[in-house]
Amino acid sequence: MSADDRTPQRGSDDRRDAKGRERGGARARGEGHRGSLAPSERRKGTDSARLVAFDVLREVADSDAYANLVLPPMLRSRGISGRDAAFATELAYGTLRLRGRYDAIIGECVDRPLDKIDAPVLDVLRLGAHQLLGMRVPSHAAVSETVGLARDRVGAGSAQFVNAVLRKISRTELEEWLETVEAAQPDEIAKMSVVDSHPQWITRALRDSLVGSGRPVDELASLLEADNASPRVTLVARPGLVTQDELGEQVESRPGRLAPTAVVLDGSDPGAVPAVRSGLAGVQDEGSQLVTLAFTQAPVEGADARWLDMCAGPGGKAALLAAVAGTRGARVVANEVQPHRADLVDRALVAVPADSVERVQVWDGRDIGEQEPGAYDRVLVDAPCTGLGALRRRPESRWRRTPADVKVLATLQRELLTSALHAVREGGVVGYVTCSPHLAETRAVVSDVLAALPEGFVEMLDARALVTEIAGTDVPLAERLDVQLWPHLHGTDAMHLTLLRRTGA
Ligand SMILES: C[S@@+](CC[C@H](N)C(=O)[O-])C[C@H]1O[C@@H](n2cnc3c(N)ncnc32)[C@H](O)[C@@H]1O
Repeated sequence: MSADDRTPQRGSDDRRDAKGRERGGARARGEGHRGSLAPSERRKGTDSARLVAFDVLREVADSDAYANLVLPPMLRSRGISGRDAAFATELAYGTLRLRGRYDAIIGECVDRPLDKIDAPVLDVLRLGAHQLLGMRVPSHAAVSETVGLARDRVGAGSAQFVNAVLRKISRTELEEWLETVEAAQPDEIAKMSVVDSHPQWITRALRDSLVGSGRPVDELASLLEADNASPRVTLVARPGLVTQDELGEQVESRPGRLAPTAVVLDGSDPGAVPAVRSGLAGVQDEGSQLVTLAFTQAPVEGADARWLDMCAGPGGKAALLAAVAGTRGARVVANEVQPHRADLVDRALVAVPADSVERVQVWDGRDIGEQEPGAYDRVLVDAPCTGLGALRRRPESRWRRTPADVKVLATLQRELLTSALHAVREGGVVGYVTCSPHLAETRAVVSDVLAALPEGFVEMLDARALVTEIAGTDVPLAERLDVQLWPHLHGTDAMHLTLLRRTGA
């Protein structure tokens, strides 16, 4: 029997036994407790990694928490590290991402609607389903450990129910389950949504965006799959502060494929990289780096000294902008409407040259066009958006977002872009960026804003040519002036970039 046959594919290590259980850890910490079970049924405490994953799911459900914000401190405070931390992370994030798929499968195994199952019990079932169908934890370990988790966290009565459902799930392979739940759906979008675990409205929106940006519709399945894979952590080597090569030497990594500033980690902890700790580098998606660099290279007419980052929090792009500005004698005003996010911008700017930052300010970006008309040579609008282009990074967000969000955000986006086009001077450039490919947040915003402005006020620049030039390679992009990146195609978040030059007074 190979190691892979015996142990979970991911998250296993020499402290996990043949059942995929942690050896001794939970017991040593006194977690878990015995109930009034027969000695043969008594367990010795639930695996701490599974407890963490369950607690993260509950925080996400009960407190609207973000999994990527609650998990790391929970791991730290419980002293879980290394492969146990990796196991807990994959279990929590994978379960959250694939919730739609697992709910459909669980639905086939129970005799009541899922909303009649207590929410914590349903979360236990989802965790069990992910171990069985998504992590290759051996069935007996996945079932017995998850039943133990149920006993610890939701009570012995529910544990029996969990046991029965998980045993049912474990008798069938994933492929067969997917055929079953797919067959129960009425149309193609519903089928793809259940198999690749997206809400139907998002699947539909992604299909429309793909087709709208010149990609074939049959790429949709690959895009949905890419949303379900954990992305590698990418660092940005901030120009003038550290080079891509210098950063690469500090950590097991490879250079990014598209942005000359990007370094892709092999799995190491970014917090342990010296340049990240000192602020010379940061964690940033490669697509974010690419669109920010393209914005800084867009040709302005005349002076190029004063740049505005209108929506700067938490400061990833502001730090990259300020680093580039430092190499060109320009200065950045970093604006953010939320004071606590402006504090994060301050922190992100810790290592950039002091004279490349004019100030960090807390203003509503919608007012800047009127308050400071024509005051900037470049304005970046990295607009608040649904984040549908970064679903792989935010495991729970697809279940939280609603179509109503799109409407509200698109109105705000139009107002921010309009303000930016008034804040930039004639001959200056505005970059409109979203980490959503939704057409209502990208092209529709730009066309509505342009339609409301006097003719000749703005011209669209060739963002595609700039992105291709910066990447130094043929980037697959639609033959359009704006740019839409895709996780399945470029390995980046689905960032959108439109570049506009103000041509009218
Ligand atoms: C997509 S995030 C920006 C990310 C940031 N540029 C970075 O790279 O780290 C959008 C930001 O816009 C801010 N925001 C929302 N409404 C705003 C407004 N009316 N004026 C200025 N900022 C706003 C949000 O608080 C959020 O921090």
